[in-house]
Amino acid sequence: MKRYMLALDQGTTSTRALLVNEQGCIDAMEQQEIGLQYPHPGWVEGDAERIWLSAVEVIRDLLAKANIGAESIVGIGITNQRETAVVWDRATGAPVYPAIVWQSRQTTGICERLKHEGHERLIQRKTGLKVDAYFSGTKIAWILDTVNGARERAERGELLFGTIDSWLIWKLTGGRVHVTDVSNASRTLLFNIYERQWDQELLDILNIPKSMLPEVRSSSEVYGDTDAGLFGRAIPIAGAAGDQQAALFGQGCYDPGSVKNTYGTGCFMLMNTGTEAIHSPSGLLTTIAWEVEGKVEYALEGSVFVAGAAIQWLRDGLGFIENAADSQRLAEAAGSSEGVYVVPAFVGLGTPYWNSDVRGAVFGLTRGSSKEHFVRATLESLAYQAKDVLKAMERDSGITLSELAVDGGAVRNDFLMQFQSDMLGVPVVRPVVNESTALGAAYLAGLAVGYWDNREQIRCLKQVEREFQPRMEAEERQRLYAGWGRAVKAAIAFAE
Ligand SMILES: Nc1ncnc2c1ncn2[C@@H]1O[C@H](COP(=O)(O)OP(=O)(O)O)[C@@H](O)[C@H]1O
Ligand SMILES: O=P(O)(O)OC[C@H](O)CO
Repeated sequence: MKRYMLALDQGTTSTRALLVNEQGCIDAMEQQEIGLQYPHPGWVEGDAERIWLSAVEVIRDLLAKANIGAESIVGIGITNQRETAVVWDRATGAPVYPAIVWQSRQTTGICERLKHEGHERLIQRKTGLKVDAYFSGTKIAWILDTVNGARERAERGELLFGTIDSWLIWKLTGGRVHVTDVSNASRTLLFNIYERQWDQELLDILNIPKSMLPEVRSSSEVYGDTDAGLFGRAIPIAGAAGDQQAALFGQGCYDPGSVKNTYGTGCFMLMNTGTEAIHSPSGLLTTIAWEVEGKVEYALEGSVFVAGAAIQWLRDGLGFIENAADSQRLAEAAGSSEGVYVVPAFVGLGTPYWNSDVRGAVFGLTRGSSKEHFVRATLESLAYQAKDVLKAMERDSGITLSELAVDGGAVRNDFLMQFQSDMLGVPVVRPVVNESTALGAAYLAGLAVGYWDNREQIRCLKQVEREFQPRMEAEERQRLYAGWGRAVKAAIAFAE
């Protein structure tokens, strides 16, 4: 009987289950799209129950598709959209409010208060994060403040909080196990990344009862078994990590200085900094990469809130393309963006600007500007945002990038990858298996159950599909990038 690791990848726009074999190849995959709600400008919410049901359904569908039973699964590795906050009733399992998605801005007011009260430096020093609505802490506080009776129920120990990993593990184990891993905990604004524990001072500042929080565990260990009724037989849940950290692991970025960039809903560039947590003066985040075999390793991260989401907007909001893949054809047909810049700051800007107030903007339109120019400029904005992040990363780490490992849904776009290489002036390396996030989750869980022996063995599994070499003249690169700089500056000025 062939035996697999199962990766469960719960992303912002979809839930996927994948069968990963010993060679690090994906033998089968099932996916379900997840809808989001935008109840007010800048707010982004999801249905936590729907997320849970999608997870069960994709696993069941995957087993059926591969015509195997749960006994063929050695273990499950979970990876997830990070920061998204779910608060639920410990007794009934019912969420008290929709999942507040990482992109959502409804807690900007709480963040302003924290800054006004002078907590910014303390929070940054302990958590490595910025005071921004992006992270879970203010989302939990907002739910407790907003939902009728929630604070009293939380104080009585009746409510639990979890990021999506924690929510899914709790549901998969039939409510028996309430845990999260260090990489997810490090995105909450409540976790001291140096002492590796929930921080009482931060909990007091945000007025969040500690009893709501999950136990923090390593990224690679058996947390518990799935409820036997779910898949016909109990399966060990053997690893968990936030999706960006999992992608770093899946790309084999184990050496300090190695970098990957994931182009999904947002765009997240992480550099492994080994056992050293590097503080960033340039607006990067210091975060926990993972804890494996008793060792915690750190990463520097640049977070871009809107990347592939801008392509979805071209499709669903503007109707300029029928599907995401179309964007490549239109961008190539345009030949150049002809001076058009799209700044997709729909929910503010993350690294390195950290500005919640700025909103999307378009510059440089002429009577001759067409849909093709618009689409091309939107794709180019992903590459410009990645360059903003990389510049900050090179400054803070003192390391000059020699190549960029990429993954995520939007890297299928050859135009984008070529433009990215042109903009950075380094090769962009696309792996054969683009699902680095899922691979990372499978590898973390697989190490815990002995499916793989060590990281060296895993690193050897990676294969390159294509390298994009820079072709653009330096002068042209500088001219285009300078235009982007002016566009962002003007968008920020408009919001002031
Ligand atoms: N060919 C393409 N060109 C540009 N963007 C694409 C392409 N294919 C997918 N995308 C974008 O990639 C995103 C999906 O990537 P994925 O890694 O699945 O995201 P997530 O994990 O955030 O849900 C979507 O936002 C979609 O618009
Ligand atoms: O859903 P993704 O892949 O865009 O990832 C979301 C991030 O984890 C948010 O921090």
